[in-house]
Amino acid sequence: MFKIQTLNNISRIGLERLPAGQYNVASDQTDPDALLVRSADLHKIEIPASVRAIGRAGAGTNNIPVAEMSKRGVPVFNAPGANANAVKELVLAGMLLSSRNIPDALAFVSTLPEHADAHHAMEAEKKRFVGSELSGKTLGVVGLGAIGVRVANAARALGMRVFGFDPHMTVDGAWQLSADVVKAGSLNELYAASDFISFHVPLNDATRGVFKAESLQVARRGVVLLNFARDGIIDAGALKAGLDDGTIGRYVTDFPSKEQAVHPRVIGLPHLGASTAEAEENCAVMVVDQLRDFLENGNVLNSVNFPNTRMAREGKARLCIANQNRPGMIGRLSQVLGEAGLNIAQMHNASRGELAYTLVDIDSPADAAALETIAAVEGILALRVV
Ligand SMILES: NC(=O)c1ccc[n+]([C@@H]2O[C@H](COP(=O)([O-])OP(=O)(O)OC[C@H]3O[C@@H](n4cnc5c(N)ncnc54)[C@H](O)[C@@H]3O)[C@@H](O)[C@H]2O)c1
Ligand SMILES: O=C(O)[C@H](O)COP(=O)(O)O
Repeated sequence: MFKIQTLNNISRIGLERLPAGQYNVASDQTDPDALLVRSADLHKIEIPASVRAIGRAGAGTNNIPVAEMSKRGVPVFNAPGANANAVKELVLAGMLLSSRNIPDALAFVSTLPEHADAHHAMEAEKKRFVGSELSGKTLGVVGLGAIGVRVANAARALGMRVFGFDPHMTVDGAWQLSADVVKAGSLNELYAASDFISFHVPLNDATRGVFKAESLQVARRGVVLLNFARDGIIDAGALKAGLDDGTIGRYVTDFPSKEQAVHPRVIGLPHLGASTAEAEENCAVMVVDQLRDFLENGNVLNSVNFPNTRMAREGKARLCIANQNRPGMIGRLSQVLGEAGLNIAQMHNASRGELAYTLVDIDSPADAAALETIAAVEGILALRVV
């Protein structure tokens, strides 16, 4: 029986893919085999030594100590693209909320009961909320991954000019991107050209503060910034200065700080990007299936720290070995298996950065002594038999 600990609400439809006789799923577990999370901050808790895998029902993994898990030989899975459409739709809403002054107009409408003639008040006051159209405006998209590509294409369909910047864009992403999207040579080129700038990058050391004080010097006056990526992508000091002096016309964010939440130029949402029934289900289904295949077969798909590794089952048992990626490991493993009298039916090895992962199907079950010897090989980070 595998024990799965959930640290956030995970869509029931995803959890139903874990058969009750084989999986015990609960928010409270002792020695869980795997953790299933959304935005729970795992940096703040001690991850039990029993944990063999972590599943993130979503895209961002900055809430998970991925480097530490790699050292423990624990894969972290996410659900790439599974909530991208939901975020795209909210970004479009964010552009419309700001361009048509919708939050201010809604606030005014909520005061109508105070007016003797509500109809007259409405017609008299509507000039305060005159907006502008998206068609013909320029959107800059920073990060052209699952979300950024969809946002860029949707903006093109609305008649916007679109600039994109992503030095690490994948070939698949490029195939999906509208040919009309202009490749920006630099962030500053994108900032200088854009009426709206939307950020769709993961939060890491390279992207923290990607919009900063110097960016204000090149940005168009009144630019609308949209942050549905993470708090920290936009430098807080630069943001405040830009909002206060009007360089930034509006800041539409899924991650408002207390101070930003009450700023008149900020439109804040409570991290709703992926909060649709469809996205929650897509993410849960994808990550649960990946977690199951790892726990039951050792296969790896869509891990952020392990290489994709898949092998059809053969033999009597399978060894799943995470090890340091250095010369001589496979030779040493084969030697130890041979000395333990274990014949290799088939084997698959793949590496990613400093980590390597090996699946070995063996013709006879390995006893405890053999497993202990294998696990003791220098450079082995984790060993499981499935
Ligand atoms: N608001 C929400 O609810 C919500 C939902 C999903 C994702 N997100 C956030 O959005 C981020 C992006 O999600 P995604 O699904 O598009 O991920 P993704 O991995 O498909 O795309 C990220 C893109 O950013 C690019 N990138 C990385 N570093 C860059 C840099 N320095 N400059 C420019 N581009 C860079 C990558 O090449 C990649 O194409 C996630 O990491 C997460 O933090 C938020
Ligand atoms: O990175 C993500 O997928 C989003 O930020 C969604 O987070 P959530 O699953 O907590 O809504």
